[in-house]
This record gives sequence, structure tokens and C-alpha cells, in this order.
Amino acid sequence: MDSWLRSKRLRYFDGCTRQSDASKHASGVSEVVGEPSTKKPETGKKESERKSEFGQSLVVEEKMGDIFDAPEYSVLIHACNCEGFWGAGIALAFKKRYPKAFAKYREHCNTSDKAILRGTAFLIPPCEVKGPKQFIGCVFTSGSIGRTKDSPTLILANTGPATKKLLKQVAKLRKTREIAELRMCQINSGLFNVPWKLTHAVIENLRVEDDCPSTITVFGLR
Ligand SMILES: Nc1ncnc2c1ncn2[C@@H]1O[C@H](COP(=O)(O)OP(=O)(O)OC[C@H]2O[C@H](OP(=O)(O)O)[C@H](O)[C@@H]2O)[C@@H](O)[C@H]1O
Repeated sequence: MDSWLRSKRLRYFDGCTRQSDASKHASGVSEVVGEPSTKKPETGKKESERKSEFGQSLVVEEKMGDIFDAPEYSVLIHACNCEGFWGAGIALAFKKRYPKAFAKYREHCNTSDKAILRGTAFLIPPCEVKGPKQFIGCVFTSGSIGRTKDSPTLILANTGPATKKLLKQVAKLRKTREIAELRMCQINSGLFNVPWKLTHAVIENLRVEDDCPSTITVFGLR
């Protein structure tokens, strides 16, 4: 693809920072993200080379394995609805492992304006009395669940802004807390029914501010 056109498209993604933007432009997103990324992973580049006056590109590293098998004080990221349910899939596994974090997530949903939750993020500090101490990173990629979940187009439009906001929250946290790893599951690819390669393309095309983590490791079971 013509590099100028490609850079315009990437800028379009990064520009969707509010739900209203995401909704407004959602119809154009599937065309962009439906195209498999031709961009080579930039893992070979030095961090300084990936940085520019516009921030840095995000590197997505993929590994096979269990997201929960992480060192303590890692950030574990998963996709959430805005209704306050972790009722199935990996969310249910989070709820069982981290019930107090679930209570914080539910309270956040219940006390927030649902109209603006989509495309945002919520970082929950370790709060369990028992079990491993982990930060839980919630990215709100769909308003609801089941048959009323958002369309794949809208979920993808929410994913970029939500991930960027989470990384910004991690950047702030890193100033005062030690963080071991940043782990994400293959968000949106199960119950939200969005092929992982489309979400992957959105995330790896993000540009983040220089103080944000520059690498996300995605753990998949297949
Ligand atoms: N231990 C593990 N380590 C690594 N990867 C693991 C894993 N266990 C499962 N996976 C994979 O993790 C991906 C996500 O798959 P999921 O279907 O769960 O999540 P999603 O992001 O599509 O959808 C979110 C909504 O699902 C929920 O349920 P409710 O809507 O509440 O009913 C929420 O509340 C949200 O709303 C799939 O690739 C799984 O193979």
C-alpha cells in the first residue's frame, strides 16, 4: 500500500479517542482493519528508533501460554463490557481469581455514565487478600454482551482508544509502582466474536506517548 495512504489511515485510528468519534467513523473501520497488516513487527528496532515527535509505535509480541501464569505485580489485560458483568469466558476466570477486583470493576460500571465508558479503560490495583497480587487492566471494547454486544466494527473502533488509555494509566502508575509484565489475552476473539488478527492489527498500529510502555505481550492458548 502507498505509504502516504497508510500513514493517513494509521492517523485516523489514533484519532479515534472518544466514543463519539469511534461511533461516527465506525462504518469506515472494518475496511481499514479488515486488511491484514503488512507492517513488519518493529521488535528489531531500538527503542530510540521507534520514538519520534509523534510518540512511539507499539510492539505486539505474541506467545503461547496462560495469561494468569504471570509474575506478581504484572498487568493482566482483558476486554470488558460496560454492564458490570464478568460472566463468561476469560472474564469469568478473572472473576473467580480476583473477586475483589471484579467488585471494583462492577462499581466502576455502576457509577459511570455508560454512554462514555466504551473506548475507555480501568486499571485496578492488586486488592485480593489471598492469591497472586496482579493489576487488572480492563479495556471497555463493547457496551454490552451476548446478542446486544456491539458490532465487530464498533468493538474494533473502541479497542484502539481503550488500549491507549490503559497504557497511559500504566505510564502514570509506573512512576510510583514497580510493574513486572504487561500481558494481554487475545481480546475480543472469543465471546465478542472478532477475529484476533483484526484486533491485532488495531493494536500494533497504535502510536503511544513516549512515557507509555512500548510493548504488549499477548498470551494465547492457540
Ligand atoms: N488463561 C488464558 N490465557 C490466555 N488466553 C486465554 C485464557 N483463557 C481464555 N483465553 C482466551 O482469551 C480470549 C478472549 O476470549 P473471551 O471469549 O473470554 O473474551 P472476549 O474478549 O472475546 O469477550 C469479552 C467478553 O466476554 C466476557 O463474558 P460476558 O460477556 O460477561 O458473558 C466478558 O465479560 C466480556 O464481556 C480467547 O482467545 C480465549 O481463548
